[in-house]
Amino acid sequence: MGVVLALDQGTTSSRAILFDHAGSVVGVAQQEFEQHYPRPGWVEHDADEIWNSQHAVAVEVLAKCDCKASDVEAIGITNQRETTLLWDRTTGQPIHPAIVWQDRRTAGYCDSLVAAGHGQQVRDTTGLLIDPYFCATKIHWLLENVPGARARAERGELAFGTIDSWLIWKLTGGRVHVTDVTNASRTMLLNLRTCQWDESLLDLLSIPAALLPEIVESSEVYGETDAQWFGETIKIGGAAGDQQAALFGQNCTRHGMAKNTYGTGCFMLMNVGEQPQRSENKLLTSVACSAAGRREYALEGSVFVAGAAVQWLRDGLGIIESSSDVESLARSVPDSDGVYLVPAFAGLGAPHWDAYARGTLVGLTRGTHRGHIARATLEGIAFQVADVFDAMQKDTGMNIAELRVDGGASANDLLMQFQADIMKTPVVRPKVIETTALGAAYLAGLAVGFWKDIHEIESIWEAEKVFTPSLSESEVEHRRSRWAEALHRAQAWETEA
Ligand SMILES: Nc1ncnc2c1ncn2[C@@H]1O[C@H](COP(=O)(O)OP(=O)(O)O)[C@@H](O)[C@H]1O
Ligand SMILES: O=P(O)(O)OC[C@H](O)CO
Repeated sequence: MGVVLALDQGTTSSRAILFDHAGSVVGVAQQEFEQHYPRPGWVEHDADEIWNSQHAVAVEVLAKCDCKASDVEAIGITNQRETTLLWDRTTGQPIHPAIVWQDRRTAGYCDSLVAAGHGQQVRDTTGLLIDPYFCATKIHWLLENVPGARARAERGELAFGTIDSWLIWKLTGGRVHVTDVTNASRTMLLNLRTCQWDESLLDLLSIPAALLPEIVESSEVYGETDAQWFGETIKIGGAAGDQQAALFGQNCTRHGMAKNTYGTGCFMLMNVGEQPQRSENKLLTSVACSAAGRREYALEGSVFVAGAAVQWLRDGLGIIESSSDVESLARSVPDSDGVYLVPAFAGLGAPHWDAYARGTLVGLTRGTHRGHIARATLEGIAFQVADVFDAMQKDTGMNIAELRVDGGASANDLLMQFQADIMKTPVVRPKVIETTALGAAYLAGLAVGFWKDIHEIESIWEAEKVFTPSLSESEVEHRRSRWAEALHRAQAWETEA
């Protein structure tokens, strides 16, 4: 049996999924791992725990499906992006826990870079905003704060990697140190046009080039796994950041096609073709996956809190038992009765970028009950996504014909219908919503000829359900203007981020 093994290394869990030639899921194994919060605003992962859990689920899924290593045509890797690790090239030991993308410890350093006037240079070169979100200032922090790290880095003894690099390094027994170009485009060190490390940014941040991995394409064979991991060797044929992998897995391979992933947060990406379109509306520009031998770019809007707001209803308020209960509770009322929830629990991401905003619940009356709050929570997710969607249409001057959706909360029909209503655009949910892993599988499978070309995989994608807009124009306008008002109340609430 020929299969492709996708390793999906996410922020809270490691998953391994086997796909067959029809793009169907053959088996899944998943392990959660620990989140470390050593100080307010800091988030760390144990890199060895990431590797051990990822290796364990890969072994588990193969055993579950009765597959041998020789049945696996290739491994494709997809990962939480921006999470930053330095390790010793000789011993393979990390010199510090991985600093996770959500970590805000470099906010002060970022402010000083902005104050010194480097914002435009960073924007023009990398397509990103100066923010602790990206790797560059995290590397700088590690070099400044781990004793001896800078000298060791300058002597070429240390390696930097995002989680794709770390997994490839481990899988190949320390023989291959690479990163794929989509992950590289989230470091704030990549020149978007040349797709090479940018020397002027390395100088600006005092980062020695000797640390950096070689940049490779998302779909090519990087090496083989060490035989100790699966009994026999397996080719590693692809890697991509999870949001770019999802864009690819949704077959958004043509200019103007967009997807939104509803997980803990929301990430909307649009394929903008072969030019790195610059945003005038505070979106980010990154490299998209391409298996067609040309460079392609994506515009991205990241919303920090989406499904996490539903978890707050469950864990913080205790008004639902599991996340999926939110839909029936929200359906217990005909509308939110004027209640709006702005889930700015961690500030606001795109397109507002307000670190000082906080969660806000407005429009409460004596008649408000938990059904209205549940409904307002789902609507708050959809309104945030609609703001990003508008920014994307403004930036590109294009009408996005439909929004393809995936991720845990895309299972919620009420949310998807409201999303379509409020954006006045169809929302399309595919049959396979494991699109992140599927994208990684496609990239690896294409590299080894398991799938012939991009046209072959295009024929695999199938819609499961289309949500068609049905709210009247005037109602949409009314609701969006009330949302804008609620948003305004949530903004600039705190004085310290
Ligand atoms: N039926 C549902 N309605 C709304 N939210 C949901 C539903 N099912 C899951 N979620 C939310 O989706 C998120 C999990 O989705 P997932 O794609 O696994 O996220 P991640 O990859 O970020 O961990 C959780 O935040 C959860 O609250
Ligand atoms: O691991 P996820 O699915 O939460 O995605 C994290 C993103 O890649 C962060 O940019």
